[in-house]
Amino acid sequence: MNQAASDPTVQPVPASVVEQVDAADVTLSNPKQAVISLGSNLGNRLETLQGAVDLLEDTPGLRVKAVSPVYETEPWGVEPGSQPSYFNAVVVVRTTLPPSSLLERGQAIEEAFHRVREERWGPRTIDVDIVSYADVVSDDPALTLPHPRAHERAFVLAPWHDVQPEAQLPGRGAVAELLAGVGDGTVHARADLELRLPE
Ligand SMILES: Nc1ncnc2c1ncn2[C@@H]1O[C@H](COP(=O)(O)OP(=O)(O)OP(=O)(O)O)[C@@H](O)[C@H]1O
Ligand SMILES: Nc1nc2c(c(=O)[nH]1)N=C(CO)CN2
Repeated sequence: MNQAASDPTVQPVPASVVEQVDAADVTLSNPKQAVISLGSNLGNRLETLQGAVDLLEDTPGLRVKAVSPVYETEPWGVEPGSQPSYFNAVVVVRTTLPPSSLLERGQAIEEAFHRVREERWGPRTIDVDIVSYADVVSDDPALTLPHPRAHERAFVLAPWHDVQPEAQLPGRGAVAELLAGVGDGTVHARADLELRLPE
């Protein structure tokens, strides 16, 4: 029975609040897939990437489902030879965190590795980018989804393709086709190195 109808002192819950609570319930009970790109070109690059994978797995409401091979990649977006090469990898997770909380967690992980922001695309101990979050498309500058440059980055597409050959980048198309478009000449798999999927 409708309580408000029987008890005039109980105010009805506004529809907008009901909508918000319902949306939160759906998020909590319905984990979403997110794809995260990790990159490092300063310090012990492999150890840092592994540390980031471990911190992701330690995140409440997040499970790491797949960790890609490690790629050594030419720095993208800067003068050739001006920076050390990167190690890159992609991690596929399932999470009940909303996109904004996932971004915050990524930024906290960057801070844990003392990432310093100096110049655009400058060298860094660790970069944690949200490549995609379910099929969400958003042009919010604080969190653009999918990542606005993912479709043109072999260092994202190649490792992602390894773990999910059928993957689609929302609004951009098949990862396999995007990778074929950009080519894989600037990235090479380091078969001698491996990131562990946390136990
Ligand atoms: N999908 C996304 N993933 C991570 N950060 C994002 C995303 N979309 C927007 N941002 C915003 O971009 C800002 C700058 O991020 P960051 O310093 O990591 O850029 P960058 O790694 O140097 O360059 P790029 O964005 O080209 O990878 C962040 O503070 C964040 O708010
Ligand atoms: N190879 C490579 N190049 C980059 C990378 C990266 O992770 N790998 N990250 C950047 C800023 O996100 C800029 N350039």
